[in-house]
Amino acid sequence: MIFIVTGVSGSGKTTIGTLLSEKTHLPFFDADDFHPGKNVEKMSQGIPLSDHDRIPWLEHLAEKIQDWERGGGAVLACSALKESYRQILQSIPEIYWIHLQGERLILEERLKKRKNHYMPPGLLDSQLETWEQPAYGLHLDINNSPEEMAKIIFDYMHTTQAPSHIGIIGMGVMGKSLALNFVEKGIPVAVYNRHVPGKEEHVASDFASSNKGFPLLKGFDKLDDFLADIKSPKKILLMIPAGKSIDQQIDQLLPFLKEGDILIDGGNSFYEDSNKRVQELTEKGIAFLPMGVSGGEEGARKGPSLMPGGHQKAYKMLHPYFQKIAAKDAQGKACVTYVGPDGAGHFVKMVHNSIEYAEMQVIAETVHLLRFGLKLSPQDAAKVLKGWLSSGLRSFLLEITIDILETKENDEFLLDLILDQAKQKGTGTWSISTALKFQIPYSALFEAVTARQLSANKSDRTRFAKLYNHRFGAFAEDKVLLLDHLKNAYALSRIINHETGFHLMQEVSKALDWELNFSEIARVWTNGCIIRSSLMEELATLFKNSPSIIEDRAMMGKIKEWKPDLAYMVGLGLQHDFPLPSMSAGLNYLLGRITENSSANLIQAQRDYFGAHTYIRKDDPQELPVHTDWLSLKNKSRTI
Ligand SMILES: NC(=O)C1=CN([C@@H]2O[C@H](COP(=O)(O)OP(=O)(O)OC[C@H]3O[C@@H](n4cnc5c(N)ncnc54)[C@H](OP(=O)(O)O)[C@@H]3O)[C@@H](O)[C@H]2O)C=CC1
Ligand SMILES: O=C(CO)[C@H](O)[C@H](O)COP(=O)(O)O
Repeated sequence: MIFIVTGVSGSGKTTIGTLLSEKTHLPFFDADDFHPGKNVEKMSQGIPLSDHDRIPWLEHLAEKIQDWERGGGAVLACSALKESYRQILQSIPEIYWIHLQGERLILEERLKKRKNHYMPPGLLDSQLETWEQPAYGLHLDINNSPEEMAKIIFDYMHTTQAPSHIGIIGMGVMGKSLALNFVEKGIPVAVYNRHVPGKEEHVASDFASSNKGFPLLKGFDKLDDFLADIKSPKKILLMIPAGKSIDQQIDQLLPFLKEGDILIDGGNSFYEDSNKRVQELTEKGIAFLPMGVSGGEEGARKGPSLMPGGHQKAYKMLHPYFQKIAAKDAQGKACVTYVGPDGAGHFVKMVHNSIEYAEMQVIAETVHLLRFGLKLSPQDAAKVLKGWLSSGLRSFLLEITIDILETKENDEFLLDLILDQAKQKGTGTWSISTALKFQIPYSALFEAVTARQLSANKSDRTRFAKLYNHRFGAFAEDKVLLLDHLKNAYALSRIINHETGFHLMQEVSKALDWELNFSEIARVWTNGCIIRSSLMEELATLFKNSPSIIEDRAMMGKIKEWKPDLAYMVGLGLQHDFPLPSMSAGLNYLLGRITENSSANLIQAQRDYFGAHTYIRKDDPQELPVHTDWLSLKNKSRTI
């Protein structure tokens, strides 16, 4: 969206332009700042500029306008006195022309008060003579106050039906926050929510009316009005639950869409569903972008991590918008990258969530050990975690855990008032089924999902706890030493969780030919998302040089150093009746990955014994499957 505020010197272009820029959150530019030196010199000497002077400057501005439009828009203050000048500036189809007009006397008074400006008041007459009254745009009397003029401009925009650049369907937690994020970055957005009589009525229009401070936001209660407001090619972001609702919503939209329109599914859809949708919609000429979005409500509002995949050409069109709303990494680069074809964006988000599950579970196990093994109060446990935060273990999930441990309600810790039944929406389970499908070990992350399932049956747990007289045992060991072991155990569990998730992505990427870029994936996860951490920052660099976490030299050093701590804490915790599903599974996974001579030879022998499933001999260079008649060989062995 481009606004050009025109008018002669002293009409208040900068004041109105700056105010518009503040209200729309679009950047402000003053055309005078783009004059070449020779023009500035002429004007300072009181010599009026000729068309010969102005045309290259206007042509340069016209190119800039195209760049700004691609980047989401801008407000430009430019005298644009003649129609021919304005025609040069009209380098894109839609421009909001705001023409400021006032009496000569007022203009002269204003110019006299100006300091540090190279335009002497004597040039006013020449400007007024040159001014050609445009027959379009909004003409504003400069006698109005700037605030009044801004209001008139926004009313005008709504009545002239300025098209929105993006449409968002689903005004739940994420849809609302993303909509405000877009408009705050100067991108006009139309929002829509389904109508459920008596239950969900006027959700989108109420949301827009309750956010009057964002003039680029428009709410619609009818799907056709909403769609009519979005400029072509239409870019529509779905922020609704995964599954059937996505297919139903797409079916409702299809009759209104044209070839080249773009649909983005920003929810947590299963990537195999997204694979199919990309194919089906491509056949219909609609570009489909399955996009992982992470960061929760706050991330969506202030800067999420975005993982789009699917139609790459459509992604390129959306990149300037995504770049504006995404979180920024430590180098200031937006946390968004084109992940890969088909449902790759949703696949990567699914793995993100399974790492999220495991990270949450490991923290929960750690806090349990701190509180009931080491007998620390929630505040003291929080103090320990704060120390870890500042000594190399920074992570968003650890930060919020500290806040949770410090939160009281009427003298009671809120945490202790929360029922211990963890819910889940599906991404964890889908990760497990994917790992099983591709035969990739996923134990620590699998256990995080199982732990939530175990937690669900509170009544059984309560009964069985009584039957078994279960209680946590307190640790008798030295607290300082235990805290050291526990910190290292936690640090290693984190590494294992990430190794597991990235390993799955590496194997699936190979199998599906997706060519995922792991350094980029880690980079877009360094900010905005739930699993952002100092470790993720290390991984963004690590994957530039190492094929995997487990083979990286620096990581190997840490893994070797902290392995005894994890083994010690898991052993101690289990002996004292603490369930530690993710920590212990993580350790087992690690040991399984680094064991050369595993016990799997016995499994093969058993399979062959009872089912003639065959096995491969170590001493056969050709590795051919063989079967043994175990009983007859055993009987023969006896006689030897
Ligand atoms: N919350 C989070 O932290 C994150 C969520 N996500 C994902 O984003 C998506 C949206 O999540 P969130 O905003 O939290 O969910 P909410 O439950 O807050 O909102 C869901 C929205 O979808 C609408 N909706 C529900 N069913 C349908 C349907 N059948 N057809 C059309 N619209 C429907 C709801 O409308 P109504 O008000 O009428 O019910 C509501 O506007 C989900 O896929 C979620 O997994 C992704 C990242 C983080
Ligand atoms: O996608 C998210 C964050 O990135 C969701 O907030 C998170 O996955 C919640 O999932 P669940 O309800 O299964 O715990």
